[in-house]
Amino acid sequence: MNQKLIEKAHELRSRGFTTGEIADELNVSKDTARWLILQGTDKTKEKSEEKAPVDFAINWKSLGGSSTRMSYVSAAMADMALQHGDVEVVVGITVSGIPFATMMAEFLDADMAVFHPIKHRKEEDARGAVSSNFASVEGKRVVIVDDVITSGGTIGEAIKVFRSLGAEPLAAVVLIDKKGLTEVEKVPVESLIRVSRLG
Ligand SMILES: O=P(O)(O)OC[C@H]1O[C@H](OP(=O)(O)OP(=O)(O)O)[C@H](O)[C@@H]1O
Repeated sequence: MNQKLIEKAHELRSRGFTTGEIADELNVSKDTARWLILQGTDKTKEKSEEKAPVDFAINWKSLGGSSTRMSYVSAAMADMALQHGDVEVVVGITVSGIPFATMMAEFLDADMAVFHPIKHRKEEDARGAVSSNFASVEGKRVVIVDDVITSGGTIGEAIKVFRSLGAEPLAAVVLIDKKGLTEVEKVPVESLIRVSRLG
């Protein structure tokens, strides 16, 4: 598995991806992306002496490739969101949070919004932004939805932007929380799968 990830990281690097972009693409931490790049491919056989960081590569394609499975899982995520009160807007974080948010909004009879985090924006002085093609969040009780938490940075950024817009983030709901968080910026985090380190 590591070898496949190493090859993929090298392929992305050769296509000009930065370490941060490789980390995002493979759903691993930046430290892991850096480590993968330091490893030789099968062809070069080089190996870095550095030990692999503790991390988990997440692949949820068996779910993402099927709207039926996505719908079942989104229903479960909507049920978790319900514990935190009456949701007015479900906000999906681009890209992978959007299909979950779309289906959850239907289950919750709520509006749907889309958040572009700062790392997806081009201008250097840009900040995270809510897409104007979907519902607005001003003054609304919102639930934030994403596929994976790696560091929690993206969810934290979204919470700050929504609060600055006068929204009330009730909870963040994700498929997999690799950090084992219970809250970010005092907003409860719900995940279908929470990864916790032993020891
Ligand atoms: O907890 P964090 O360290 O902030 O990382 C998690 C974020 O990284 C991934 O986004 P990515 O930019 O790869 O977009 P994607 O949804 O297109 O995969 C993922 O979908 C989360 O939004």
